[in-house]
Amino acid sequence: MRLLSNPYRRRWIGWGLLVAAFFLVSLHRSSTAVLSGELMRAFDTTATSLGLLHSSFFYLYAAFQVPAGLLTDRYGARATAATGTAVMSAGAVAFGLASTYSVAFGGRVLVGLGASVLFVAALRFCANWFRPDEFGTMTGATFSVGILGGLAATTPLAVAISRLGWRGSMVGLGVAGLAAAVGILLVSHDSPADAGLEPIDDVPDRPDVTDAATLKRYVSDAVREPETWLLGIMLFFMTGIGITIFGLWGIPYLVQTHGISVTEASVYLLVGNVGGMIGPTAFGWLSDRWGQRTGLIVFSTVVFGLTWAVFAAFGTVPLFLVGAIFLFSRVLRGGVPLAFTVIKERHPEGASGTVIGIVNTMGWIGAAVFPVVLGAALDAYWTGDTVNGTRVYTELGYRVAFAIAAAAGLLAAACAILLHVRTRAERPLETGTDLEQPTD
Ligand SMILES: C[C@H](NC(=O)[C@@H](N)CCCCN)C(=O)O
Repeated sequence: MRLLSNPYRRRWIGWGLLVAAFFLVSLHRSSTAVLSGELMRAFDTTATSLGLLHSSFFYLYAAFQVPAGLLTDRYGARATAATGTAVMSAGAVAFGLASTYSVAFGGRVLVGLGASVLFVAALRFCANWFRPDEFGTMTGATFSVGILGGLAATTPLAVAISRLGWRGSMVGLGVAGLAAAVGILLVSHDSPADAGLEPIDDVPDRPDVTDAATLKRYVSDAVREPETWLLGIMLFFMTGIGITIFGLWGIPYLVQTHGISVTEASVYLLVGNVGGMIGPTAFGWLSDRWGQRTGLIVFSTVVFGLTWAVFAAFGTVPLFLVGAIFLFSRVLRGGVPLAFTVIKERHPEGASGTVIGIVNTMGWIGAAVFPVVLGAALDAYWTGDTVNGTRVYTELGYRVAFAIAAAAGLLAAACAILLHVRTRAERPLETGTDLEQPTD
């Protein structure tokens, strides 16, 4: 019981439940790769209908980031996250029990809708329970849990499917999610005061919820600020390219240019994802210690652009280097999630969810756009070769795709540098505790 009545311990339990739900979001989001064979058999789907089942999640997720932010600021992180987790989990149960493609599709739509609120709600919770100079660390740690969820959608999910079947696994995830929703409702209160607890030292008193008229003003303030667009455009390139290479074209590139198996290729992506888990938390922590946000973002975008420039320049990079580059570049890219910290700190606390949702939308639009752009580049250099009906792309095609990724990194770096210059001019940061803007 003392665990729940001590605000310093309670905040970790509240955050733990929210990120457990966010872990499930990431797992569901990436699950179709492992489920694809089972789904084709169960519903006799074509590649197009399977693709629709997969991509609908991303479109819904992107489209609902702004409503998710508004709901979180208007009704609080607890109510929004508990409802979202319950909807996501009910969708997973419906998906697992579906007897037709339409029911499965409906279930997946619910999963995407419910999932869309959790990242924003988890960060809104952190804004009310953690000090401003802890928020960078919490942003990074929340992001890292997202990567872990993506990892769980690979071998662990495949093992679960082999033991429980795909339907049993989906229903199991749904039941786990429903339990998390109940936990969030009971424990993840909007603020220490909302939970009836003493305030936490140096955590300014926050508004738990914001009225609709004030929120409207916050939205118009945010969209009129150039910094919102700089952060959003940067995330458009970074999230878009990252998801496209690590979620789609990375494996075919390694298989087709190095002649290795899919299983072997997936190890290199796994190594990259381990880096992706370490980087955001480490950079968030450093950022809080050094009182530095935008400089670290610049560093990460430059590393990102250079990484893809190496692949564009050399095409077939030796495998040991591929592993090392994937690992280190993902660690060093860990400054990018600080974009959410920066946007939160530029606006009143009552707008945290809304402004985080606005910039996150642009990141996920990138995730919808870049698979098509890089796919078109590969198709343009395709020479007609196929193996077992699958197109085999040329090394030149991959180099052009990586050159596009490098150019995207360059543009992201330009946004980050501009942001850095503008923010330094308006407000130099001296200490880690001097990061807060006045609250509403
Ligand atoms: C912005 C946030 N993204 C993350 O937290 C990433 N860690 C997820 C990466 C997913 C890759 N499978 C979000 O999910 O909104």
